[in-house]
Amino acid sequence: MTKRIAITPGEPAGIGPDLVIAIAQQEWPVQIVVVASPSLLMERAKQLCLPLTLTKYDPSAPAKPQLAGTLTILASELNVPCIPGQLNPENGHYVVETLRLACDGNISGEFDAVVTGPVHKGLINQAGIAFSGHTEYFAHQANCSDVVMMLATEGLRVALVTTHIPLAYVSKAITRERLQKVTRILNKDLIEKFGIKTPQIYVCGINPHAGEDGHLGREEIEVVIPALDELRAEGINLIGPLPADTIFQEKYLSQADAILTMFHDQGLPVLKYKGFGSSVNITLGLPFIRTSVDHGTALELAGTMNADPGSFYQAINTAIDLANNQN
Ligand SMILES: NC(=O)C1=CN([C@@H]2O[C@H](COP(=O)(O)OP(=O)(O)OC[C@H]3O[C@@H](n4cnc5c(N)ncnc54)[C@H](O)[C@@H]3O)[C@@H](O)[C@H]2O)C=CC1
Ligand SMILES: NCC(=O)COP(=O)(O)O
Repeated sequence: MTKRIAITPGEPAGIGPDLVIAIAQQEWPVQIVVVASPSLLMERAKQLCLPLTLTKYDPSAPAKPQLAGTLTILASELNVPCIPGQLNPENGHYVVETLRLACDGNISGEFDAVVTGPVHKGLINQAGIAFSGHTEYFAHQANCSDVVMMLATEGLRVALVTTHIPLAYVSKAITRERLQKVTRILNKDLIEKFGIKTPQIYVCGINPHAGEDGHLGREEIEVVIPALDELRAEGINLIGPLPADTIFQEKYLSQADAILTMFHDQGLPVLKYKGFGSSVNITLGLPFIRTSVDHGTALELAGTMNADPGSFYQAINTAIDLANNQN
């Protein structure tokens, strides 16, 4: 049966709409349902001089592969007209509404996955909606207390114990319970979603030199090592904690199915240095498939034809693979 993938372009003033129009120039083996403002997409396509035909989404019609130059549209209207590159907090509610529609359709089983374009987290907060990221938003909507952010590029998967929180809160947020929940979700999804029989997970320390035996921080001794030992007793294959500054070398990477990092800017700069533009962000532990781009809104590139759609292709292709693997 043909799969149906929901796509949210994200911030209307950013490059999300451009990326959606770029990927619509080819045919797809799945139905692509874009949750967005039709006028936004048509205006941006005109600006980019790219052909685009929108067909209204009909949930009762069987899903059909998407033809080149077309998109299926689940309409959600902007609050105010959008000027590429210019943020307008009045459209914050529009952005979150597109996420809600896509999320609901995934929870109900109407869609087989959701692929998200970049949102501007600050703008959504300016609009009066507390929002730290799609990962946390979808977890909340799906009633999931624990999900895991993992980014992947050729030869490297990086998962995070904590996501969008200030650095000052990181140490307290890494409890034995959180670390164990994240590791179990990562291990389970590497097996079930990625077909790795016995995943080998390499784990970073929190402190420089993984704490240097307690001389540079005690979190490894008090939290990380006991948590990992208990997980090993459950049969999870873990190496570490290793110092984060030396873990990303071929000797370890060639053996690792994923590197578990403790906070956002411990793991993601390395991942993006290796594969910015061709990486995918995957939320593990949700009751549905969600993938995303590895970059942000790049406001200055909106409407210019200079946005690289590489990561967006990667996100859609990964979502299709994961949806097909579910059968
Ligand atoms: N998945 C999401 O929703 C994400 C959203 N963001 C949001 O994006 C906003 C801007 O964040 P920044 O840190 O400036 O990151 P950014 O990724 O938007 O831009 C960083 C640099 O990379 C370039 N760039 C980004 N994507 C590109 C593409 N596809 N093709 C060519 N060049 C590209 C930009 O022009 C800029 O020079 C923030 O509000 C942040 O919250 C950031 C990361 C992920
Ligand atoms: N740096 C990754 C990022 O910010 C993406 O977060 P999310 O919006 O996918 O939760």
